[in-house]
Amino acid sequence: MGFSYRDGRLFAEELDCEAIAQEFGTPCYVYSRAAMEAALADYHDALEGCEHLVCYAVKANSNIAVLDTLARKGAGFDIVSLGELERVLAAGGDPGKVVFSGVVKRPEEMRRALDIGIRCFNVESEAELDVLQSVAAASGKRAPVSVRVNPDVDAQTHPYISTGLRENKFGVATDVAMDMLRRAQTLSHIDVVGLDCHIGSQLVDMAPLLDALQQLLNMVDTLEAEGIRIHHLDLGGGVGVRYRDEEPPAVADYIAAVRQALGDRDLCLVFEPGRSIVANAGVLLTQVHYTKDTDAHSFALVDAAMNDFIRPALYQAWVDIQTVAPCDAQPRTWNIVGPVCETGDFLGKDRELALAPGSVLAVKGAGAYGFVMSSNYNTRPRAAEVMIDGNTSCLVREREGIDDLLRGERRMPQ
Ligand SMILES: Cc1ncc(COP(=O)(O)O)c(C=O)c1O
Ligand SMILES: N[C@@H](CCCC[NH3+])C(=O)O
Repeated sequence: MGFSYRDGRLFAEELDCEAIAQEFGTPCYVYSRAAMEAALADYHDALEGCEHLVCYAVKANSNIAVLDTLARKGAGFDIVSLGELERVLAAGGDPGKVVFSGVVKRPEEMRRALDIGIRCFNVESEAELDVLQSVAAASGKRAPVSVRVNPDVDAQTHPYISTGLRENKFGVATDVAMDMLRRAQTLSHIDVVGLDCHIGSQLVDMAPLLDALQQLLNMVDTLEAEGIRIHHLDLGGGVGVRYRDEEPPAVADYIAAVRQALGDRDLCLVFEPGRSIVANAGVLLTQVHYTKDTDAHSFALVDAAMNDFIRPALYQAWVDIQTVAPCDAQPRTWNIVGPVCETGDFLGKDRELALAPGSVLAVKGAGAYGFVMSSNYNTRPRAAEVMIDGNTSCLVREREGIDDLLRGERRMPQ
């Protein structure tokens, strides 16, 4: 849903992507509103009849139009910074549906989150719990708390985005979490409400997720026996997506397995999906400016670079790249590279494509961890973002200009 080919031309919902590129310029991120709504609905549908909250992980794509789209469909939000919190509020999100993750929450971030009344702080260390208690006491508020458990399971994903192993910085070991919860129960300005874990992103195997869940359920049962009632279980991010030939579990299957494991326990289920909501609801459009043949490779030199989309350079991630319209040229094998002065600046290697200077390419699966990870490296302006709804397009973030690039800098006075 969202992006489809008609007679060899790529459409974003009802609009032709080549025309979108002409209107808004390249590089340009294009999002399908219907595709992200449908992906969120997969979670809501699978959770029907069970108390739940789907907190979209803002870090995956934090454009206000994206947050607004999801908030209107009942999403809550998983945030990791004050900036993300302010984005949620600017987008009209409900603070009562916000969970706050992250290993370094600063006191001022806690204070603001307490003031507006977020749903829960996912506390990741004993030291953080103590700071939260004192910030809450000073504000005359009680902080709702969940402890993030590090279950030491191998999520079988890229090591940079695996978060539930003992050696990772995230959460606390199960025994530490138990002690923290017992202590939290005695603190004057803390309310224990949940347990959470997030073992990593782009998960294509359900087994580690269910392994972690079982550990959480064992903890819930032990705590219950001690008179400490856990109200919600937050299982962190969502399932992985298909970029090439991966076979991630369907959302419905994953949630059915979770519900089965839950049995008749009276727990609210919270999920924090990011990638599976927005990855395939977005593409990055880029234009070929030049082609160049060397002894080793044929290069298609495009106007998007690692500063616009860093996943290939950072994780050696493979993403599909296609032309948005037929081209008369003979298909050849191309390395698709950008203008940044690094050999690591590539979007894709060894791609069989019929293209020529002027061709517009679509980098697929770019809706998640795309624009949000972009930078101004090489003093390049960040790309425009466009949201499509049926046959309507809306520029939801302007392309940066030279003023944006120089903002806040100054020369020393002598
Ligand atoms: C705490 C937390 N929750 C949720 C997510 C979203 O994960 P995903 O995009 O894989 O659904 C992340 C990112 O991995 C995360 O760090
Ligand atoms: N940025 C990563 C995902 C990070 C998940 C954050 N916990 C990616 O593009 O795959």
